[in-house]
Amino acid sequence: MRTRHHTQYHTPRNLLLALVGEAGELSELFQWRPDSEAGPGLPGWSRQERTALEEELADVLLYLVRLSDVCGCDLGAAALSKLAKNAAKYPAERCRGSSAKYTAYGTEPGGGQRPQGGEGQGEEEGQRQGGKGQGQEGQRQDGTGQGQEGEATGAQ
Ligand SMILES: Nc1ccn([C@H]2C[C@H](O)[C@@H](COP(=O)(O)OP(=O)(O)OP(=O)(O)O)O2)c(=O)n1
Repeated sequence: MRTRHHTQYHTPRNLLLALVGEAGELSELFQWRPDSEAGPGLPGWSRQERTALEEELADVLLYLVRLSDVCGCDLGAAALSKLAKNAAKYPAERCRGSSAKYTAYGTEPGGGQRPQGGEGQGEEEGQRQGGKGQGQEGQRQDGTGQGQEGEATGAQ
């Protein structure tokens, strides 16, 4: 990288855009495929397609690591910290088998200040958020704030 004098272009913004671009290239490998080829193990993918996948995954990883580096983040520490947070937000005994957002369990950071609601209300929320469309929307909305918090932690 240094020998290619590429570091001069490696600003946080450029690296973020490069990362998103490579994530797009990764997505293209899955785009329009039938469901039968989109499951674990990637049934039906050729050797050549698997190699292309590995290359795109590597590109995403390399830009992510580089972005983290130029931002002064300790990505390894941030990932470990996030794993610990995830474990607290998603206690296995409560969320096993469910894809509901953590807000459905009242385990959000800060001691669960958000009211869980009365009997049945929490369940209703969990069902809504665990549902396909609404659950994804919930993840986008809540994930934004949470992601920022995670990054701030990682940068310490
Ligand atoms: N200024 C640059 C240019 C490239 N790379 C590295 C990081 C990626 O791993 C890879 C990306 O190279 P390309 O932009 O050529 O993208 P692809 O490898 O995906 O090629 P293509 O877009 O033809 O599929 O090279 C880099 O660190 N800094």
